[in-house]
Amino acid sequence: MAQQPASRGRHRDPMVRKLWELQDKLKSTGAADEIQKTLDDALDLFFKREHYCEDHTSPASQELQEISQMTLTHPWDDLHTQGITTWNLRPGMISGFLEGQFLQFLVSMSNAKRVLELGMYTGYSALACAEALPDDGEVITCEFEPYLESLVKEYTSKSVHGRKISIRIGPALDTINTLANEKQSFDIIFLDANKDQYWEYYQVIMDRGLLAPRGTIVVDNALFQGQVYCETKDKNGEAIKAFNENVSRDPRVKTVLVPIRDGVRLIRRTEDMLGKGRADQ
Ligand SMILES: C[S@@+](CC[C@H](N)C(=O)[O-])C[C@H]1O[C@@H](n2cnc3c(N)ncnc32)[C@H](O)[C@@H]1O
Repeated sequence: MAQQPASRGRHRDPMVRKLWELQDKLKSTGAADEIQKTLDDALDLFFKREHYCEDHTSPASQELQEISQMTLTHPWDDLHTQGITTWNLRPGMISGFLEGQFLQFLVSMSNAKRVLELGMYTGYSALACAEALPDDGEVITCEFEPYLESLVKEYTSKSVHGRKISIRIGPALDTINTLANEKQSFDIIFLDANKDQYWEYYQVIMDRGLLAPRGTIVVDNALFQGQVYCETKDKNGEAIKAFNENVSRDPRVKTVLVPIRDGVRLIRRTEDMLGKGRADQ
C-alpha cells in the first residue's frame, strides 16, 4: 500500500525533501524502473514509520480532533488578506496529534498543575495539556492575534477541560514579564510562539522565577525544518540555531532534543536532574 502523501507540499524533514527531488529527477531522466522503485520504497519506509507511530498512539479526544479539522479548513488566507490577522497563519502551525499526545504524557508524568504556553494558535496544544491536568490545574496561553481568542473559546468550551484554559492576548514577552511581576510560576512551559524571540523568552523564564522548582521547559521546532543542521537558513532558522547553542552552553540546565515532528527540546534545571551522590553533581 502506498504510504506517501497524495499531495506533497513542503515536508519539514530535509531528507524527505531531498529524496523527493531525486524522485523527480529520476522520473524526468527515465532512469531504470528498478532504481525508481528502490527510491519509492525508501520514501515509503519513512512514511510507514510515521503512520506506525500514529497508529500505536492513543487516540486524541473528539474535541482535539475537531480543532485539527477546523484548523485545516479555516479560511486563513482570506483572514490575512482582509487584515483580520497580522500573521499569515497556516494549518501546518498546529502541533497536532503525535506531539499533542506527547505533551499530555509530559504533563501527566510530571504531575504538573500549572502550564504556561507561548503561542496558542487554534488551541490544540493548550487543550491537550488541559486534558492531562488535574481538576484544579491551569493552562495560561499567550497569543498575539486577537482574532484567535473567540475562535479558541468556541472550540475549547466544548470540552469539560476548557475551563482550565486562560488566554492572554498580546506580545508574549509583555505577558510573561507581567506573570513574573505577579510572582506566578509554572511546572511546564511550552515555547511555541515566534522563533526569533525564543532566547529572550528563555532568559525571562530562567531569570525571573517563571519556572517552578522541578519544572520543565518544552521547546517546539527545535530542528526547524532541518535548518539548524543544513546550510540554507532564514531568520527563524538562524534564531533557533543560536538558541540551541546558547541553551547547550548554559550550565544551569540539562537538556534533551527529541526528533519528534519538527524537534522537541526538553530543558530542566541541572539540580533537578541529578540524584544525590552522583559523580557529575
Ligand atoms: C506555531 S503557532 C502555535 C501552535 C500551537 N501551540 C499548537 O500547538 O497548535 C505560533 C503562534 O504564536 C503566535 N505568535 C507569534 N508571535 C507572537 C508573539 N510575539 N506573542 C504571542 N504570540 C505570538 C502566532 O500568532 C501563532 O498563533
